[in-house]
Amino acid sequence: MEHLIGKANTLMEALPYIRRFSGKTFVIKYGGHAMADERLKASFALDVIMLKSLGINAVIVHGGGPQINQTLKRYGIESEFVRGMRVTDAETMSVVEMVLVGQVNKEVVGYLNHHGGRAVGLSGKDGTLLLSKKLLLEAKAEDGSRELVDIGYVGDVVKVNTDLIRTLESGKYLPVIAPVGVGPEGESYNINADLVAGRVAAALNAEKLILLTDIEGVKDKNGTLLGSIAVADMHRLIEEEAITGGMIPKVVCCADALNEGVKKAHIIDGRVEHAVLLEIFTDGGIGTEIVK
Ligand SMILES: Nc1ncnc2c1ncn2[C@@H]1O[C@H](COP(=O)(O)OP(=O)(O)O)[C@@H](O)[C@H]1O
Ligand SMILES: CC(=O)N[C@@H](CCC(=O)OP(=O)(O)O)C(=O)O
Repeated sequence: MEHLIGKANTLMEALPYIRRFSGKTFVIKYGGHAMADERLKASFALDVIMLKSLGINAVIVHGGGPQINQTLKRYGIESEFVRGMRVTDAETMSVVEMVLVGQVNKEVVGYLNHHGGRAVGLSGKDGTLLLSKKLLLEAKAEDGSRELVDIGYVGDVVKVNTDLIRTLESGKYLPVIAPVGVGPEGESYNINADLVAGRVAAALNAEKLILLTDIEGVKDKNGTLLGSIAVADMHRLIEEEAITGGMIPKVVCCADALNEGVKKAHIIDGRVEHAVLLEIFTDGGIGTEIVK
């Protein structure tokens, strides 16, 4: 914690934030890269438990892209991405569900509880938490026109069962959500975890959406970190291909969440110890804020 104490406000200075945020909901997307080592896992767990103890309703949505890659590789299954989304056939879908729900979700719940939390792991199928539908991805065709691309069992969230989340919260439990959705026929969908976090934040009318990733924040073409980006500039940065790959769903879901009433959206570096507390309890925060 020395690292944090050096940079953060004293407890007295943090009091206004604590008063402002107590009782509010923060949705935190915990990316697969931010789970890189034991030190980071412990620091994340302590941050989240601290938020809960201050009366903040933290809801965790985790990723697990690198963990899925590892398992697919072991099985000799190739995988490709379009605009940051994994093309998911039936075989890939079963590996995705096994890794996200069976492995990563239980691991995250395990270390949150080991550090004193009351985490409960859920996939989008539990209590139909994430009712979903197939996502058709808008992408640029070779001739420059826009086309809708079918990338298999990749979904978008249609409805979030907020009652289930509120019920857990009222019992002081901490929901930890794996980004696997369920369709009307009971079929599974692989959903980008940033997208799930944005939809969950909007459904809960959250105060903050925080995406933890593996880079300092959003950068421009020269590699300069942008402290904030307006939604209009974000579209330009995507057009100019300054924002590419996995950063596209992040910025887009932040913008969508803001449009749907979430108060603030941040993309921060999950490789930094206590990144969550640094964002919330320091005046300037860290990383990139997406603003309307
Ligand atoms: N403009 C940009 N600023 C920062 N990172 C970017 C940008 N455009 C693309 N990226 C890439 O997006 C990556 C983060 O997306 P991704 O790997 O999907 O993260 P996560 O696993 O945390 O969801 C960064 O590591 C970086 O390589
Ligand atoms: C459709 C899609 O791309 N789903 C993601 C789900 C996991 C995820 O989003 O994990 P990170 O946040 O760690 O990248 C995937 O298959 O990798």
